[in-house]
Amino acid sequence: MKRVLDLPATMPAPPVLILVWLKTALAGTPLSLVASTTAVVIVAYIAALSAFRLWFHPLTKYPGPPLAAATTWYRAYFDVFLDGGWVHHLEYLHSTYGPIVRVAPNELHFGDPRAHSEIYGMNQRFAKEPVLYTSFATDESVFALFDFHEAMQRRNLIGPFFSRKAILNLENVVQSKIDILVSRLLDYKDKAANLDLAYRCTSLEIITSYCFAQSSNVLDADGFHHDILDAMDATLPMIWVFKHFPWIKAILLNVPEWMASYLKPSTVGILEQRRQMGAQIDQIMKDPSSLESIHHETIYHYFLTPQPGNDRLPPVTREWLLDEGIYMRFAGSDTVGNVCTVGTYHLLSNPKVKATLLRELQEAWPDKDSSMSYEALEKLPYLTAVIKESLRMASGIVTPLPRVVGPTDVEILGEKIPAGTVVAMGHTMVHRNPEIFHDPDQFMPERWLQDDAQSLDRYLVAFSKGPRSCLGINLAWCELYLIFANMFRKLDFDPKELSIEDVNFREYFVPVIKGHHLHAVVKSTAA
Ligand code: HEM
Repeated sequence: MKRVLDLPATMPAPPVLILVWLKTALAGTPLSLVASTTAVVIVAYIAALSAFRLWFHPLTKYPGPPLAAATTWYRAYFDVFLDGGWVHHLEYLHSTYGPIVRVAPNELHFGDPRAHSEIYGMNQRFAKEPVLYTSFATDESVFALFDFHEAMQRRNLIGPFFSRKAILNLENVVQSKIDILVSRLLDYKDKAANLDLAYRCTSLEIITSYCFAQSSNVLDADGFHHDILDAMDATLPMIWVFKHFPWIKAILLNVPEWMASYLKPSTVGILEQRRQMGAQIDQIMKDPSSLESIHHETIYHYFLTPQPGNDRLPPVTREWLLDEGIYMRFAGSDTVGNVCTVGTYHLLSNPKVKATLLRELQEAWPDKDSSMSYEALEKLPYLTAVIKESLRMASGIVTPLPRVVGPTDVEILGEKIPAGTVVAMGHTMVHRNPEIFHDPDQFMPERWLQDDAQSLDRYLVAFSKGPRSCLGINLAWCELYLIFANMFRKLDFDPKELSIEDVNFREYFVPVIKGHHLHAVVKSTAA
């Protein structure tokens, strides 16, 4: 993996300088002199590095805040200290500095939607940027593999498990969890249900069942408050801590579990998830024939069954399966849950849109007690438009996905970008661009039904694009169709009060809605 271009080869890192200094100075020199001289060396090093980054770095010609060009602490301030505030700041940066902004010493962020396909398109083979992708503590998962070719091998291995054919085979798994959601929500006739948590519980339960043929029992939790969701909420902000302070990650992941839970109590839930998943993996690795007794296929069937063309893959390890499992749970739960919350909020805020959706559903599905297949729902144009508009407003993953340009220089927006540069473009910059999506703040499914609507599809980037785009996209679409259709065909919602706060998010790779959640009193639809 080519290292990110940053330090000039002639500039050794500060620990090396300090060691050299100590070696020569320690012999008989007073400690105070060693300390003060060391401090001077460090300050001089930082000053020299900043000067290099500001005036001599290959990205010097690109505009941006000088502090961002000098140090990654600029970004850290928004990630860690403003608690997931980077994406909100990007809009300001692009309005101030234009379509290409230098957002870190070695990173450019793009604000013009045309750049998206140039960075993430089918023909690009850029590696994922290691600093971010090692911050999830799932280093062995397909998601965290930086190397393009290694990731492609892994995707080939589990791709068939998420193919459209496989999803259609297991559609009943998805539907059965949505049936539970609908019946649980009908308990909320007199009090308001937390729909944000309800959706997250549903998508978590679906992914747990689909991938591992197990239940997380989250849909049974009182008020949809479950320890696993609390653990996920507590873990997500750690991405930024791990990214900017990797030594904290090294400590927490390498000390015994009891100490990690003492140092950071919020890790308890995640450690518990790893334990549960580990027990299933141990059982399967000890006795692979136990897979035969599982009532439907799981990811383990695909990992443990040799596939043609994948004989060069390293042997399957416990750590690999564990990282993959933990990541799948994150990837498959909050992403879908959040799109459902955002879509529901906007439907409830726009009675005309909701009425149009209900009319279409009633016509296509006159007897709501009968079953309705995913394939039939896909043919409904207004429902499809509602889902696309929900994906646009929610944006899927909101943190810009960083890639390392290489192996040669490339052109993006007509500019020659040197190999080794980190480049990214956040989905919100595409989805909120007024030249593509007029009145971007308005929830308008109709925009997806106009004559030129097909040209909009390429700007719907919630699942990203190209070879490293979402591996679970078929499952996600299936869930979204079944959830929106069942919820709005079978249930009526009285939200009492709606506030934009219900969908305001902080950004921890995925959007997380903090504070007040979307609530509604729920009853059955009349017919
Ligand atoms: C609305 C729902 C979803 C959205 C918006 C979404 C979005 C995305 C995006 C934008 C990426 C690219 C991440 C990156 O480049 O770092 C991604 C990757 C991925 N997603 Fe999803 N996702 C969704 C649901 C799911 C589901 C249900 C699964 C099933 C397990 C899943 C599994 C994955 C995996 C394994 C990757 C990594 C692919 C790779 O790195 O090559 N996603 N997703």
